[in-house]
Amino acid sequence: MKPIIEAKSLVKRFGAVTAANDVNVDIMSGTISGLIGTNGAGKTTFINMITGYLGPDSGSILLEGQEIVGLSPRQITRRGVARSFQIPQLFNSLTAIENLMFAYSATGSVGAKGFSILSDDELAIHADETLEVFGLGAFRNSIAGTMPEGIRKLLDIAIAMVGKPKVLFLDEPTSGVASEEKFSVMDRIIDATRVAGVSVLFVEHDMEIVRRYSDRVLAFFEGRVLIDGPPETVLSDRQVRELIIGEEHRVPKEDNHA
Ligand SMILES: Nc1ncnc2c1ncn2[C@@H]1O[C@H](COP(=O)(O)OP(=O)(O)OP(=O)(O)O)[C@@H](O)[C@H]1O
Repeated sequence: MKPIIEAKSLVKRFGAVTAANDVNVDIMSGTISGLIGTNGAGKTTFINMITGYLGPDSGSILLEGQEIVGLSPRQITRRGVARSFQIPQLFNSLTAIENLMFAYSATGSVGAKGFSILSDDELAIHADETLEVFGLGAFRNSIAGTMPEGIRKLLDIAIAMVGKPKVLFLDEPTSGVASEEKFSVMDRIIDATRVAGVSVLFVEHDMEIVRRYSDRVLAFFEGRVLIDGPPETVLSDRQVRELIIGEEHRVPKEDNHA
């Protein structure tokens, strides 16, 4: 399996705070990685550096072997890196299909004057296909601002997929989603991205979600990668439990039947 992203020796300081302190991470092609860490551990800074929103002070980021440090977010998006934010970035007064049609018109083929060369009918065909992939057909004509949060998250991620990315970064895909909906929302996201062969890295504080959907988990603490490995290894690691999950590591007391 080849790495799609290779982040090497990334350092980022904000004044006295070191938000990335020699971060080395490979993201393997076609895998789902969960990124965990306490508040301020450097998760968003890491994603911001890979997506071009922040430049590292030093270090290198390779996308399929090509350096992307110094490129703008737009250039990095064009090379196949997409992201969704914790708060969905939707046009709240437009319907689900209109939001997707707009995304297709902005991302798809454009003519000499920079406008979409697809007709409204063609845009609607693409948008309807994407709604189906994400199980959003029933919300086709719903106004985005009135939809439940789980549906808004799905629509936002569906829009991030419009440009056919190779890697997708998701910031807390289940935050704000009702607990009874969180698994169905994640099932949809993971099914859609696996079918498309997209590598995913998602930031998540819900350890049930992390355990269930990650092929591999990265644990950040104070700007460093504390541990990186399979979910069962990382989530049962003593330091991860103490420092990140917030449970004290208790050695079970021996039963004394005497
Ligand atoms: N633009 C900035 N200016 C100054 N300090 C910043 C900036 N961005 C991040 N930081 C600091 O860098 C550290 C890492 O922040 P970051 O947002 O990457 O953490 P995080 O793991 O994403 O946290 P959270 O889970 O709360 O989103 C924090 O101490 C934060 O205050």
